[in-house]
Amino acid sequence: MAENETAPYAAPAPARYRTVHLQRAKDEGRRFAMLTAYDFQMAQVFDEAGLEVVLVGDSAANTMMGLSTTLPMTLEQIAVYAASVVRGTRHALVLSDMPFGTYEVSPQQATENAIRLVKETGVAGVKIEGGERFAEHVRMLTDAGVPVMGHIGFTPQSENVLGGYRIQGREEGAAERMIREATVLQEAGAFAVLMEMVPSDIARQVDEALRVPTVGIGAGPHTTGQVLVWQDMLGLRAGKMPRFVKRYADLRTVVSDAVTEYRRDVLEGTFPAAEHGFDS
Ligand SMILES: Nc1nc(=O)c2c([nH]1)NC[C@@H]1CN(c3ccc(C(=O)N[C@@H](CCC(=O)O)C(=O)O)cc3)CN21
Ligand SMILES: CC(C)C(=O)C(=O)O
Ligand SMILES: [Mg+2]
Repeated sequence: MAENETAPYAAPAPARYRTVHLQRAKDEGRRFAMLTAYDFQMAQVFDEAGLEVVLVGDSAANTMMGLSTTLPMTLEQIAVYAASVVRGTRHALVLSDMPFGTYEVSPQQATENAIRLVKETGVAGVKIEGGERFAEHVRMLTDAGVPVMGHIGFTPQSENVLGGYRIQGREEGAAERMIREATVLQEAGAFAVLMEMVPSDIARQVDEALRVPTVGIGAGPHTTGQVLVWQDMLGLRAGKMPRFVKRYADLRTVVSDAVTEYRRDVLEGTFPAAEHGFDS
């Protein structure tokens, strides 16, 4: 598609996406796309591709640090990733996850740490895992000037309570509970609510019940926005992928083949060639 030519479902890109643009998308029946990013250059690529929202996810614990859960990630660690991503973007809205242990204890703890993230990294808002039990946190954060995205359904920071990585909302009355959790977040000031591994029909009901936009991952096609972890959707991650992932590229093979070729050239002496060197 030619530059400046926009798809019929897209709105003209603003100088910099803000939460109001996501609200406008929902109000006008448009969708938006979000990916995680953790570093300067990937963020730059996503931004230049027109991605509306970049999330500095605590999934960095898995994808960048090789940890098996997100629980060990600290505020200082996510701040390094977040500052890098902000430096790589000009148009996207950049949000950061609040890591496990940086917000749960009190609205004050949440607000102090979120303000640190905003001041030290330049992110435009934060995401916290949990529903109505964090309503007061969301209220204080929003009042302090930090936009909050809620996150319900499967919340990986609570995996030890939830009993593993699994779909949420299969129990009796789950739809009503999910709608209540999301509505309480909205009324507390959340600008959006993310749903992870929620049955599609429940996610649709939640999106319809809310005024604010929803974002899905493993939540079906009826949310306002969609998010994936970039290493999953670009095929960099090894091993079995969650059901909700669609692979748009095979970067693992692309990189592996290039490194194999580079190594062979070096070992055979065909790289570096004359043109890669300098004359005296
Ligand atoms: N690389 C990566 N991708 C993610 O999507 C992701 C992270 N890391 N880290 C943080 C959370 C954890 N998430 C995950 C991780 C694994 C499953 C998973 O294994 N799902 C299986 C089982 C589902 C079930 O049994 O109900 C699936 O097939 O979807 C789901 C969500 C999503 N987030
Ligand atoms: C999977 C998304 C929603 C997330 O929270 C993360 O990447 O940490
Ligand atoms: Mg996360």
